[in-house]
Amino acid sequence: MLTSRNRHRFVFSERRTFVTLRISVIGTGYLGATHAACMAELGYEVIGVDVDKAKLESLAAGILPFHEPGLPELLRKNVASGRLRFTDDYEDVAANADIHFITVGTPQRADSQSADLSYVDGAVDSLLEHITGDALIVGKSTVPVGTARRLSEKIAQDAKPGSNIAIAWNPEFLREGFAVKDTLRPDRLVYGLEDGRGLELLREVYASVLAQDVPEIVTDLETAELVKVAANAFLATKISFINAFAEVTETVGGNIKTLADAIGHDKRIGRQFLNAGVGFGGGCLPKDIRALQARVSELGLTQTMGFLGEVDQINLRRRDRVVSLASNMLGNELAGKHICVLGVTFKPNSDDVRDSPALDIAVRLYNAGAEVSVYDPEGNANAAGRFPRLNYVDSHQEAARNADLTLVLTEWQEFRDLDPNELGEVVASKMLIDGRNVLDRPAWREQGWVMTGPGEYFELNSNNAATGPVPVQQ
Ligand SMILES: NC(=O)C1=CN([C@@H]2O[C@H](COP(=O)(O)OP(=O)(O)OC[C@H]3O[C@@H](n4cnc5c(N)ncnc54)[C@H](O)[C@@H]3O)[C@@H](O)[C@H]2O)C=CC1
Ligand SMILES: O=C(O)[C@H]1O[C@H](OP(=O)(O)OP(=O)(O)OC[C@H]2O[C@@H](n3ccc(=O)[nH]c3=O)[C@H](O)[C@@H]2O)[C@H](O)[C@@H](O)[C@@H]1O
Repeated sequence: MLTSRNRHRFVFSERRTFVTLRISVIGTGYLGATHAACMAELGYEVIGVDVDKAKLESLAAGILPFHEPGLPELLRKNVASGRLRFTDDYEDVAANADIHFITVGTPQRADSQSADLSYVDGAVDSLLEHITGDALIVGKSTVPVGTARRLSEKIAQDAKPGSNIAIAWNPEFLREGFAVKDTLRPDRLVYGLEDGRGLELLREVYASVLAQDVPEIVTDLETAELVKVAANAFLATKISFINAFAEVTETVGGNIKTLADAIGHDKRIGRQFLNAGVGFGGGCLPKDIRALQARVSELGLTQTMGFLGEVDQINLRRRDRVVSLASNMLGNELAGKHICVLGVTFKPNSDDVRDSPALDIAVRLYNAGAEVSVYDPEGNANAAGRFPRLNYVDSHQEAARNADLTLVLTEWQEFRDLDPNELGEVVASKMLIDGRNVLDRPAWREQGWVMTGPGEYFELNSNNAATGPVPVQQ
């Protein structure tokens, strides 16, 4: 019988000999750990690869080093079954996997808006050093258009003699907080191919996903790369679009949620991603719209994506607005004031604080002299890792104790369920900014809270009324 070590594999030919697909997933962060566990769940032999030894040790012990609902169970189960293992040894990876998914980071470079592709290049270089037979490299990381074509040239130049390596791009659209569901039942699968090689293998990998009537889009490398950044740019634009209207209603009065509901009923527009708030953050939307502008400018189209600069600016102004509202509510003096910050992650159901509007606002209030107490159900440790000087506490009650002002900046269910009476008993002053528009304002105002949120006209003296915002009389 053939063992996984001694059988020779002809990945692209009809002489294929293997029984089970052997997959590596390179980069075991939010995307890669999810993809690796889900691939193992589909029944394949999977190797998770990283350069971070602490992360590898944790994953190998079945302990997920970040928060993602449903993923710990999948990780434990598949590690225990032996289908999923982890290593930093590329020789092992090249010898024991035929399909290599690249899921390393592509963060914004420190010196520009462009994506840092050094991790992608590093991973491909390491593979090329060791692959001696047939292999398929499948990019999943979000990259500037043209990257896959460049990598293909690198492969042609640097691959070992006798190897036969194809490249494909298979962008990922999962959302943090829904990563497992989005992987096992995505809205669509997109594969960009160079010359058709790899299509059969990708179809085999995703056979049980495709069986659920998931649309499959087979295209070229450039289109696949662009689909991903176009999707994120569209989502970011939708959020900034509603936040631009929030700026208008904050000035003239009006109700931003009603406006969003009303336009959202139009099926061509849709209600999703029209929630005004403190804006978008995270490891993807902000850096992806910047990298897209940078790449398109590099291609000579210096004006084409200019609107994304506006999208970015509108988004960043949401944070300014909360900081100035907070100052305004506290008598234009933040120094020495006690501010309770509820929520520090960029969105609920995640512990990710990358480019988090909530953390940014908390830090800016601290830098202006306020004492800031922070509570997040999952994000405290990551936030403290980036900015240790805030006062991180273990419950919303503790964060709110003696607070002069309370801010809800991430819409965790725990904060949606806050009781205005209970919170009113611990704070020093019943003042609140609902940065995500999730609290029932009339009910809170009835309990004596002075509060406001995105899209609301707010004047400190008039807003004490339980009737809500007072429109400006023109
Ligand atoms: N986080 C998300 O929800 C999604 C992320 N993406 C894209 O996926 C990519 C990865 O994102 P995240 O998982 O969030 O990043 P991450 O920063 O959580 O994980 C990246 C991992 O790659 C590892 N790594 C770096 N160089 C390596 C190398 N040479 N060999 C092996 N491992 C290496 C790092 O140590 C790290 O563990 C990015 O391009 C991102 O835009 C796409 C869709 C969803
Ligand atoms: O490329 C990626 O990494 C991923 O980026 C986003 O997913 P994610 O960053 O997990 O989070 P989203 O749910 O898109 O939220 C992004 C940000 O927008 C904010 N948002 C979202 C919706 C909305 O109506 N208003 C709003 O302010 C959220 O609070 C959050 O800060 C995309 O939704 C995924 O499809 C994509 O795969």
